[in-house]
Amino acid sequence: MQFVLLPGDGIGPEIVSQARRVLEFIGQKFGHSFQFQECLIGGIAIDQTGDPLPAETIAACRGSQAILLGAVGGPKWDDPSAKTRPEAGLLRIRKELGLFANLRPIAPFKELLDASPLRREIVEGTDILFFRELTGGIYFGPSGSEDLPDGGVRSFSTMVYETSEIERIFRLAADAARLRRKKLTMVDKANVLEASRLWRKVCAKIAQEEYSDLEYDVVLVDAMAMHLISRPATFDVVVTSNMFGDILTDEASMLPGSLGMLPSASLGADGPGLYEPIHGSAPDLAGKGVANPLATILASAMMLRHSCAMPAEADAIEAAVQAVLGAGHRTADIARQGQTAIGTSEMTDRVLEQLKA
Ligand SMILES: NC(=O)c1ccc[n+]([C@@H]2O[C@H](COP(=O)([O-])OP(=O)(O)OC[C@H]3O[C@@H](n4cnc5c(N)ncnc54)[C@H](O)[C@@H]3O)[C@@H](O)[C@H]2O)c1
Ligand SMILES: CC(C)[C@H](C(=O)O)[C@@H](O)C(=O)O
Ligand SMILES: [Mg+2]
Repeated sequence: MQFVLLPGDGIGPEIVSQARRVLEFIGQKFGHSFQFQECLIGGIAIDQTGDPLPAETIAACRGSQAILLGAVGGPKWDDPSAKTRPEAGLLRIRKELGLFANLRPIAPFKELLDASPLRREIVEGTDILFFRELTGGIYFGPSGSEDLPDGGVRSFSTMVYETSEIERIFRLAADAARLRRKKLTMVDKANVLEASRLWRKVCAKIAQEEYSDLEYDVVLVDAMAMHLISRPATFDVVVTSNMFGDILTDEASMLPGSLGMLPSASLGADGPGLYEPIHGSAPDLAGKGVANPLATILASAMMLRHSCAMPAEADAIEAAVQAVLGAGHRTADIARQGQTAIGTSEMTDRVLEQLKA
């Protein structure tokens, strides 16, 4: 079974190499032959080839079982007048592989409730599955800039959605809700945005005609930002557009206490899935050996579950992470007063020890 690894930039290589150690161990333990091919994406790809998503990378991804990505981007490539950016490589791989559904589970381990800045009784029992639309919306609509006669500039990015793009992500989310606690929340900004009004119309129709067994409700995104940290345990499946999902899930990382805890899966109708932590390249931590590798390790578990039909292997990784947290091991981002922080590779050592036990 062939996996493509896309370490990328910043802490990307540090965390992907740790997830690889876990995958290699799982392969041995369960008798699978896992092969890994590392390819370029992001800033490092710009530096080496001039392109944030070289043709060889996309070809290798297409031929793989699944893809594990670290992160792209960093201050080195932040010049606003540069021809391209690392992030363009990530957007292109999502689009070219048709990965329209980004699943972001927010289910803080009970062993980690002390790491959240929120009160324990607020976080306790939270188990949300976000479905973020990933290949449309304001990220991909018409955009541009033009010089104005007054010497200024006009720039625009446009939120565009078509019925079919909304239908497919909504049905996936609704199917998932049916297998969970049968609650589905759609988040939009229909009081202002025309594209959100289309979401509201399309989703209401499908909910009514095809999913009347679900408890369905709609929440405006600004209010959702508040509900998410005041009553997170009341949500089950949440479905929303590209940018709202991006922002709300970074906010939701304060439920487990750190971005370093949240994995994600990007899936299309067919072909390989792409798995990654939801966080970025954390330039402030890069090269220090202190980044939390657990989001990426948990993303590998999602990869085994969703792209390889290996639920036992995925369960084993998740149980090992849970046991490690239960034993009180913490990287700096999730360490609280009185807890000693361990580094990136030490955290992985602890996970491997659990898997071996
Ligand atoms: N999927 C991706 O590749 C992706 C996602 C988000 C941001 N980015 C890019 O990353 C760069 C940095 O962006 P940013 O600083 O806004 O977001 P970021 O997610 O990299 O970091 C935000 C904060 O979270 C912390 N953090 C992130 N991951 C962590 C981990 N594993 N362990 C401990 N702490 C962690 C960072 O130290 C920082 O304080 C930008 O270029 C951005 O475009 C890439
Ligand atoms: C880096 C950026 C393009 C990306 C996004 O906005 O989708 C990131 O924030 C994410 O959440 O994966
Ligand atoms: Mg993001």
